[in-house]
Amino acid sequence: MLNPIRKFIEFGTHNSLSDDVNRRIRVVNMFSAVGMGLTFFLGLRALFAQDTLLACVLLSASILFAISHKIQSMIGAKQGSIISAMVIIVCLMSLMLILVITGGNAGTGPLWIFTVPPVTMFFTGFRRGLFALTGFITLVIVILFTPDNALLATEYSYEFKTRLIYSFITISFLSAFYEYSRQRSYSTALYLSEQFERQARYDPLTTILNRRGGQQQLEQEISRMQRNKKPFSIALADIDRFKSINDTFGHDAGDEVLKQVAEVFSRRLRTQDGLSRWGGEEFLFIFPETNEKDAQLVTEQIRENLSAKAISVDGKSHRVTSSFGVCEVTSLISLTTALNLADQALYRAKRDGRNKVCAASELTSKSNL
Ligand SMILES: Nc1nc2c(ncn2[C@@H]2O[C@H](COP(=O)(O)OP(=O)(O)OP(=O)(O)O)[C@@H](O)[C@H]2O)c(=O)[nH]1
Repeated sequence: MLNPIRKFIEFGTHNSLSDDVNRRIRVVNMFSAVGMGLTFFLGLRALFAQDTLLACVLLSASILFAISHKIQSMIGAKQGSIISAMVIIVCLMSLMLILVITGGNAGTGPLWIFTVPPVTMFFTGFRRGLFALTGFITLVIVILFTPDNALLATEYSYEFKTRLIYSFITISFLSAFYEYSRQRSYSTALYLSEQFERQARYDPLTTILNRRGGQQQLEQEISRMQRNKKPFSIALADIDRFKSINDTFGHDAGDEVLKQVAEVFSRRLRTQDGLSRWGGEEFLFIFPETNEKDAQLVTEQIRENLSAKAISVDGKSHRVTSSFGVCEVTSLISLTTALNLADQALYRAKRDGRNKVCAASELTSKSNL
């Protein structure tokens, strides 16, 4: 029993859509279901009571509510949910105006207009909602207060009309205030979650990606490689004798060196390349759609750039170098193996005297010497 209801409410929602769009789709679905059911029931009642005009209006509204649900599947969820919401609002407002004009059942029709402010605010947002509600209440005032009740098919007392308007304006303000607060809280929550997400992926010192960010980038690169069947390369870099910089000039100077090294490393990269701080003074490069030979060439240039640059900290100039281990990642080896090979190549570059680039393919050839 619950499953069809859930299916109806979830109809059109999708993981790829934002939470806000999915929520609007659910509310459109829920509202069209409630609107459809209620107007259908009231329409049948009016039909049995032989109030043909009211029955026609209510049953037509019921059909329009049903259509608003279908629009989402016909046009596509995102655009469709907006159009469905518009259909619901126009339908709701028209129905309410007719109920105000005719009086509905025993003159109680106008009481339904209180459903208009929350629905309009939710579907159209704060600004458009205020605009739409102002238009609606203006029409209601014109209908109720046209001299000699010229636009009314029923009679209301003056007190009833004025109280109806006052209470409608009160409910409209409350709904507008609620919608405004909701939108503010939503944007604050969104901003904070983006900030947290950023903090979780970026290294505050160097401002490049941290290990977590680098790992995510690697996973994306693996999926791209599986799609387009082109290998990519990675390079691990480790600053040479970094401990002595810390020991001689202090930890803050070491931090400044790390920042400037990250800057030098980023400068040579193409937009599609990746750079992350893999560990303390260790960096990971990702070169998409690049074989080991080309990655080695780029890494060689990066190595030269760093060794040629004087890194200045507190007025003192430091010559900083780094060693690199490069490895090509293909679908034939796992990422762990590739990282391991890059690490071994880096170790070899260190052993060979530092300030060097060593490729994983050289490991076996060299060890055979
Ligand atoms: N200032 C600073 N130092 C760090 C940071 N992270 C790691 N380190 C230091 O980096 C140094 C790394 O030293 P080692 O791994 O011994 O290697 P090394 O001195 O660079 O020598 P080789 O790698 O063999 O060339 C350690 O002293 C760490 O304390 C950091 O965020 N800031």
